[in-house]
Amino acid sequence: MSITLIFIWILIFLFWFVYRKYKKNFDEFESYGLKYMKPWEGVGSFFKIMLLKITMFDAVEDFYRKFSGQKVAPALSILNQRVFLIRDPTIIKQIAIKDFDHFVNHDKTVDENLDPVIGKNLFTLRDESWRKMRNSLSPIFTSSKMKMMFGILSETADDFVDFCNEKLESEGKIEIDCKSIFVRFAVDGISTAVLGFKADCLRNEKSQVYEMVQKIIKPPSSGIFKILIFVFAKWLYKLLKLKVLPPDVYEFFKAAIVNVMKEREEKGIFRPDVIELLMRAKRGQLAAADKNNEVNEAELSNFSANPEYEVKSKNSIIWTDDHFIAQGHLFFSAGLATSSVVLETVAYYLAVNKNYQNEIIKEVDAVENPTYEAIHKMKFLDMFISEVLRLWASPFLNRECNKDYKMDFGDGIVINVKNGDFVQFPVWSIHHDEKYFPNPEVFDPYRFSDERKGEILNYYMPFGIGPRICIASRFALMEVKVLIFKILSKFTFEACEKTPKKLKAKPSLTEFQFTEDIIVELKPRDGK
Ligand code: HEM
Repeated sequence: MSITLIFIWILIFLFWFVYRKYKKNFDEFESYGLKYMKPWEGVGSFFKIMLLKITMFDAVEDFYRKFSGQKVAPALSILNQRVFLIRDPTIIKQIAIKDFDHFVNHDKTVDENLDPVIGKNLFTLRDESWRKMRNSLSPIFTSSKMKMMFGILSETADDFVDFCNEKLESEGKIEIDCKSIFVRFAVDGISTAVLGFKADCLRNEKSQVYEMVQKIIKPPSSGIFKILIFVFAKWLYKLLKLKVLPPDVYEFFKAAIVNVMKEREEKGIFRPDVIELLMRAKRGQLAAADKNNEVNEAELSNFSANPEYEVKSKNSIIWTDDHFIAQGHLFFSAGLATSSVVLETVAYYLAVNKNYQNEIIKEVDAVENPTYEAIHKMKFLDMFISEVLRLWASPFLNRECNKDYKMDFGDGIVINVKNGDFVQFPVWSIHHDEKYFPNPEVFDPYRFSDERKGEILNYYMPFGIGPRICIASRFALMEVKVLIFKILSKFTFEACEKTPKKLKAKPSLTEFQFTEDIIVELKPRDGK
């Protein structure tokens, strides 16, 4: 037999062996009587995303619409990974909340063995390690701690208003590129609240914090390449000893958190920020309740803020420097782009909806003393932000099954979800589905009015769902509300020639972007 023939036989055998593995899954999906997505269909979308032809929103929406008759749409990736797109909000709730013990983890991104820092952050941590960390960090984000941090965020918002006044004086008008200016505000906000120092990025784009942040939110193409190697060839990632976090970013967070903690401990310095709370967490002295700062949440309008889930863990965490660096880095990577995009879109919808803006201004003017409570009692502001979060939520959320699970539709179909399978929740598509939100493309904050909001909580998940929900939703909402309050106390948002007529997401491999920059004008209010 010639070498060529042997080679052909080996190839045929390999092909048959691999095909059998795929076929087993096809047969199983068919046995449920469900249509499913074949691996090559997924490859098509993957390449379109990589070639910047479509956005992740488009890809998930196509998948969602294609299987409109089904509660669950199974799919098989090119690597034979089983994925279940859960189209039905009731099943999503069942999986993410009631049966959470089977779906504790986000998908396999970076684990602790591959990258000791990124692998230790709350988002990537898994199983018991995640429980311990979530348990430790949750008290940082309760409303009493938010109230403690309100003062420093409020000062950052005042500084933003001063900056606008300076711009008005020097340039005669305030035309803002919302993306750039709100990213800088969010960096200032997070660095004051988390790291305890003023980064002053509004005025100084060369600030060290801003430079670090650019590396975090806009990873260079080498970073994207590393992530691809990680996803498709972990062995190569290990062999090349790659690290997701660049060394200078690591050193920056080490100096800003670990060294600062040591200094504060030695000198007995107190500042009402996250570093202080992390120090208390390390000492095991971080109580969820805080007698001096109690807040009656029931009196506040905070529709999107997460409910608190009790996450139990057997042991408490033994903190290392890398644990602190990982969380510090995560607060920036998870918190900046998200809250700045919300601010950007809030500014846009205010500028193009003057009637709604006037309603919020009436609420602003009725507040005599802008405390944490007063700002969180502004009902219409809360409804307005909730609607922005509905329209621009993330395309989907992921969970990985960590314990075999029987997904029961209640109509005779029971799907076997196996350890290692993924489930996906198509948040954006549900938020834009006529079935759950009538006239979904219409910007209508009144969906969230007391009379109408009844059912919405069942379909609405801008901050995720279940115990793995965004830990910092209260922080993010406070940041957005306090800035909008301060701006509207002095200025109005006005659409100008450069303001886009419609918002559309732009295909991108890194940060979220709109096809057109959102430019609006801030005009001083009469007599303010
Ligand atoms: C409006 C702004 C924000 C939005 C829309 C948002 C949204 C989300 C979503 C959708 C998730 C995944 C939840 C899930 O899987 O169910 C998440 C997780 C997370 N977010 Fe946010 N987020 C925002 C701001 C922030 C900020 C400011 C921080 C930190 C300061 C933060 C820290 C985190 C962390 C640590 C997780 C991981 C939680 C875990 O796995 O236990 N987020 N966020």
